[in-house]
Amino acid sequence: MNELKLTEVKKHYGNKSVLDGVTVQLQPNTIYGLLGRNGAGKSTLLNIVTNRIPATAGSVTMNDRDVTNNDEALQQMYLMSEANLYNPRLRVNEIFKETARMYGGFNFGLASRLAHEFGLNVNARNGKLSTGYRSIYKLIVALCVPADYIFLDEPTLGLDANHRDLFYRTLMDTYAERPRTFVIATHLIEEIAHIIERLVIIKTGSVLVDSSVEETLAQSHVILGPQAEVAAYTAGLNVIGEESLGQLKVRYVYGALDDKILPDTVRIDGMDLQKLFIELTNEEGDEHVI
Ligand SMILES: Nc1ncnc2c1ncn2[C@@H]1O[C@H](COP(=O)(O)OP(=O)(O)OP(=O)(O)O)[C@@H](O)[C@H]1O
Repeated sequence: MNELKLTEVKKHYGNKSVLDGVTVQLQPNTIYGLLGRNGAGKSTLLNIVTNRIPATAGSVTMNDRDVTNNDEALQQMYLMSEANLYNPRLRVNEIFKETARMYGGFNFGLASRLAHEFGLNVNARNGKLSTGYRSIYKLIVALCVPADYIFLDEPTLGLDANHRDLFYRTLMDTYAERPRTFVIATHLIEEIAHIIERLVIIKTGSVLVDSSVEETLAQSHVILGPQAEVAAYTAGLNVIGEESLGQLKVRYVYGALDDKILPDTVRIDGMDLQKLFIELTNEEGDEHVI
C-alpha cells in the first residue's frame, strides 16, 4: 500500500500564512476526519496534497517520492470538492467514462447501482444538475474510482438527510469490500463521528490533534461538581474550557488526569468529539494550563 506523507507543508498568500508547517502521515486503509473551523486551511491542504495548488514550502510524498507532477502518485489520489472540474456539457455517464480513462479503471457496476439508489439521471448534463445532484455524482465517482486515497471536501454539501445517510452507509460498505484511505473534511462532526477511525484537527494552519478517535476520546474529560472542588481537582490539568451552572462548575480537560483522589462530589464524564472540537478550537477558551 502506498504511503502518503506531508512534511512541514506551508502555504502563504502574500503576507498571509494559511498553513504553517503541517506534518501528517496518512495511514493506509483508514478513515480520517479532517476538522477545522472556517478558514482553518482544510481545503487548501487537500488541494496541495492532490497537486491542484502548489505549497509555498514543505513536501508531499508518496512512497518517499514527491507527488508534484508525479502521475503514478496522482493516479492513487482522488479529491472530491466543490470545484467543478468537468465540462458542464458532459453527461454524467460520460464523466464516469472519462474518470475510468484517467484512473485506469472504474467500478461501473457500483456507479450504476448508486445512481439508481440516489435517483441520479446518468444522461443529465453536468451543468444542468442541482447542487445536491452535482455532489451526488461526484460522490459516486469518489466511491467507484480505483485510487488508494480518497479526499472528500465537504462531501455532503446540498444533500438531504436521506441521501447523506445513504452516502455514509455506502461508504462503509465499499470500504469493507475494498479498504482504502478516506479523508473527510467536514463541519458535520456528529455525522461522521461513528465512521472515522482517526482525527486530524487543524487550527489556524497547524495540526492541533493527529490521533485515533479512540485515544482522543480517552483523553477527553468533563469534570463536574462544586466550584471549589472542581477547581482544586483540575489544577495542573490541561483545561480547555469551562462553564458555570449556578454553584456547579464544569471544566473540560484534554489530556491525562493525574492521580489526585476524586472527591465524592465531583464527577468525571467522557466528552463527545463535537464538544471536544468546539472547546479546542474556541478562540476565547484556547488551550491553557491552570
Ligand atoms: N486563492 C486564495 N487567495 C488568498 N487567500 C486564500 C485563497 N484560497 C484560500 N485563501 C484563504 O486561506 C484560508 C484557508 O482557506 P481554506 O478554504 O483552506 O479553509 P477551510 O478550512 O477549508 O475553510 P471552510 O471550512 O470555511 O471551507 C482562508 O482564510 C482563505 O480566505
